[in-house]
Amino acid sequence: MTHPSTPDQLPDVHVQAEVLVQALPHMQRYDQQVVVIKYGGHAMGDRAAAEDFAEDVVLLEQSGIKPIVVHGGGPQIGRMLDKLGIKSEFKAGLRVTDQATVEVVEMVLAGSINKQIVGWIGAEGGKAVGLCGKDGNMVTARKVTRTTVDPDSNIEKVVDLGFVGEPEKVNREVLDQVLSAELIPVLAPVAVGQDGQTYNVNADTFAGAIAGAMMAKRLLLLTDVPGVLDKNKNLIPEMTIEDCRRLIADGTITDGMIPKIETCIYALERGVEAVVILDGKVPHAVLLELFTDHGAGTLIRRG
Ligand SMILES: Nc1ncnc2c1ncn2[C@@H]1O[C@H](COP(=O)(O)OP(=O)(O)O)[C@@H](O)[C@H]1O
Ligand SMILES: CC(=O)N[C@@H](CCC(=O)OP(=O)(O)O)C(=O)O
Repeated sequence: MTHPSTPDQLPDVHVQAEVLVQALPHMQRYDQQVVVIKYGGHAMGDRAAAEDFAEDVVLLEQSGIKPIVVHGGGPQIGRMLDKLGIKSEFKAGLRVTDQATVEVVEMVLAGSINKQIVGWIGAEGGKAVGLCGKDGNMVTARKVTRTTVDPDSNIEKVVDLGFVGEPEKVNREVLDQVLSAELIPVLAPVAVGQDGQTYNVNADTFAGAIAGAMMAKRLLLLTDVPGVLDKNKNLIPEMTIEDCRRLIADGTITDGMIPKIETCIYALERGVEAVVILDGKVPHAVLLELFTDHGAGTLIRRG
């Protein structure tokens, strides 16, 4: 399969009989395979877009695929912190998270957004179970440590991000049980430390850890850009791990795309067959990616 599409080349897909006929050979390729879909906060559009997304997830499950949804909610957390008058800042792409912030993060991610997505899937006829990494000790985390080097003195300084965690261990038993009961797991990127502390985990990183532990066939990262763009802002349809490292080093890939690409490398090195970064605002982005010859976004493979 080639992966050459730009969004304007993509067909207008509605879930209709002829689309399903076209999709059949692709469905067989993914039969009984785990596909992890990261639904980013920026990709979550209006109610109609959410319905399209939920419809796609239900169709995957009904066609024999085992979808796992990991959602973000960065913009939604930001809005709630603003409402509550809590100041928030990002360092190295991660939200500095004190005790008050971690409580809001958990409330927004594991509370509102998680249950909203479960509700959307339910409304499309699917059966979803909303969990976070704390449930059943599914994802344990350790505190993230980051350092910066002072350019004048060349002295390394530790950046304290508070309760920001990185996945330490994924207990896949919990997910296996949910999947074998033919339920769709919807996961919020909140994890638990050895001491019971709640940790805020970047949703891309969380999705990569889940995809790696589940040896997923595909990890789809749904965001608000068509995929990885080159210096001229053209979509790069396919990349290898080596290309990823080169484009970070030469400054083509920056900001929020860096944790995404690091997630891709992590997941590919743990056995995930391919990762796709794509625009979640395109109607039926997930179906277009998995069930058509055109593909969408940037497909990343080991080499
Ligand atoms: N080479 C690149 N190609 C595409 N996007 C890039 C690139 N470099 C940096 N970005 C930025 O990364 C952003 C996506 O990351 P982020 O905002 O964290 O997404 P999300 O909220 O979906 O996780 C894009 O909106 C874009 O501003
Ligand atoms: C540590 C850290 O930064 N956590 C993120 C978790 C949510 C997230 O990653 O959501 P998106 O995918 O929508 O960006 C945050 O607090 O915003």
